[in-house]
Amino acid sequence: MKRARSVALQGIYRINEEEAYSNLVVNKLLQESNLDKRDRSLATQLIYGVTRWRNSLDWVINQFANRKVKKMTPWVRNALRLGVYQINYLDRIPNPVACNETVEVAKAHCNRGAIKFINGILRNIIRNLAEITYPSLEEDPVQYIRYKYSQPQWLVQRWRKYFGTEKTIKICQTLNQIPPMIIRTNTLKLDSEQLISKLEEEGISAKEVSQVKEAVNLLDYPAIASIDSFQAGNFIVQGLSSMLVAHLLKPQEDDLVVDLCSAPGGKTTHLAQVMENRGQINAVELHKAKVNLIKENCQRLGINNVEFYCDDGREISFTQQADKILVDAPCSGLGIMAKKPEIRWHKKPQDLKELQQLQLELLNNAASFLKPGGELLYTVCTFTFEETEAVVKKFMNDNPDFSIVDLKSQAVTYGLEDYYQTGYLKIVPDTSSWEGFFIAKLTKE
Ligand SMILES: C[S@@+](CC[C@H](N)C(=O)[O-])C[C@H]1O[C@@H](n2cnc3c(N)ncnc32)[C@H](O)[C@@H]1O
Repeated sequence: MKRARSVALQGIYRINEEEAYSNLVVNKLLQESNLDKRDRSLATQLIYGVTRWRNSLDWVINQFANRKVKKMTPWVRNALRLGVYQINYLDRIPNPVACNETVEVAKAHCNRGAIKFINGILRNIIRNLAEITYPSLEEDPVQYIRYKYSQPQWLVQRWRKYFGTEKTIKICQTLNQIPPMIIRTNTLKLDSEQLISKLEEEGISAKEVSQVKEAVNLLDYPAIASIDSFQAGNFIVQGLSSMLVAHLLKPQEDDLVVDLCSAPGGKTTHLAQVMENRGQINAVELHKAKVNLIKENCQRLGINNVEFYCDDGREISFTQQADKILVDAPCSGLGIMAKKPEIRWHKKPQDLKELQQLQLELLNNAASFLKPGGELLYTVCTFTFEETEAVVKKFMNDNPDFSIVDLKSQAVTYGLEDYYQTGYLKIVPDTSSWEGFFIAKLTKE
């Protein structure tokens, strides 16, 4: 178990101090560390848990330390976060064990004085657990939500402005839940029922998801890449909201489709499934290494109607006009914070304007090679006004030959009526099954 905490401390340090991505850090550290199943699971839980609850942990530490978390050296503050997370959130770990083991792994990174400091604060917190208080909801709702639900102040302020206090708390609660592991069946090979049987034969329990027919929920599973069915191309990991995209764009079997922001290919491969591996998809991606991820996914899933383009979606042009275009643009990603908890700490309010500019440039370029009568789907896995409605409004102003295709009936089909807004779908993550997402469908007259 000591090695699990040592791996976790390194992961937490990289995410908090070097702005690394949680999923990449976890994958890399687990690959390098050779931990057994129990330790892998503990290290993963510690890394995601500390990342998710960072503000709440810092709030507690600040009540007991004579120096603010911000002023501590990076290894000290992250070791303290690791210790307090186990004490406050993991009932199965006895508090003295949480303290001793954290101090032990911190020794690799901290001097004797710092170790004494960490040990003293953790013991003090354990002795005074009942004394921990949070700001008052009535007197200062922003600070209460910020520290109780571990979100940055700017997000709490903006969510309260748009949604009010009650809904903001619901959003925070949803985004702090551990998300279910949802996979998409490769319907070119089998259906969900057959996939579930195959997984059961491999000792993995899984169940159907009522909202989307190809979605399956893995209940108890090892590392995804080690599952035989994964290697055989029977499924790909994909969230439920992302699965709406191919169904809403609905390409025909002989269509020419352009996916302008394709990597790692989750939606490209779904479009290929809907097209029965026929027609043609031009998959565009800016980064070369990421183009390889799309290729690997297509190969594994047995998809061969995709042409790959390593290019800038703001500039690329095609001689043949497309029937359908998907612009699944880079975005703030706030809707998928449950899966990637570090997003809340890494994204800043000033990023939104820049992202909006990029999203508009991608859409404007897409407009130039869409057939008259063709359809363009704009999607982002976030729910900020700047990246959703504002982008569509600005785009429509600049492109008067485009109109919105109403998604009301699709909203009803998927039980998403509450998230239907004047033509498009804006899924605010206030329930656990759908990630936060925005989808608008536009057509060229
Ligand atoms: C939201 S992700 C796409 C996810 C993908 N559609 C899927 O379902 O797997 C956005 C992608 O756009 C890429 N990207 C960023 N800027 C781009 C640009 N100017 N042109 C093309 N791709 C870009 C990013 O590298 C990233 O892979």
